[in-house]
Amino acid sequence: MLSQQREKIDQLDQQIVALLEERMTVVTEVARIKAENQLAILDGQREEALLAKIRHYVKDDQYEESIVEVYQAMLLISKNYQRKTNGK
Ligand SMILES: O=C(O)C(=O)C[C@]1(C(=O)O)C=C[C@@H](O)C=C1
Repeated sequence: MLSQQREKIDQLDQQIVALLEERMTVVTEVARIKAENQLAILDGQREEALLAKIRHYVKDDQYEESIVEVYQAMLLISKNYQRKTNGK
C-alpha cells in the first residue's frame, strides 16, 4: 500500500543524509575558525539572512513554514554540535 512512497522517501533520505554530512563538514570548519579567532558560535544576523533565503527557495507555499522549522531545528543542532566540538 505505502511501499512505493516509502521507497521514494528512502531514496530521498539517502540524498538528504549525504548533503547533511557535507554541511556538517563545512560547519566543522566554521567551528574551528570561530574557535581560533574567538568568535561567537551564534550569528543571529547570518541566521536571519539564511532563513529568509530558505523561505525564498521554497516553491510551494504550503511547505514554507515546515521547511523553515526544519532549518530552525538544524541551526540549533549546528550550534550545539559546534559547542561540543569546540569543547564548550
Ligand atoms: O555561519 C556561521 O557562522 C555558522 O556558525 C553556521 C550556522 C549554520 O549552521 O548555518 C550555525 C550557527 C550560526 O548562528 C549561523 C549559521
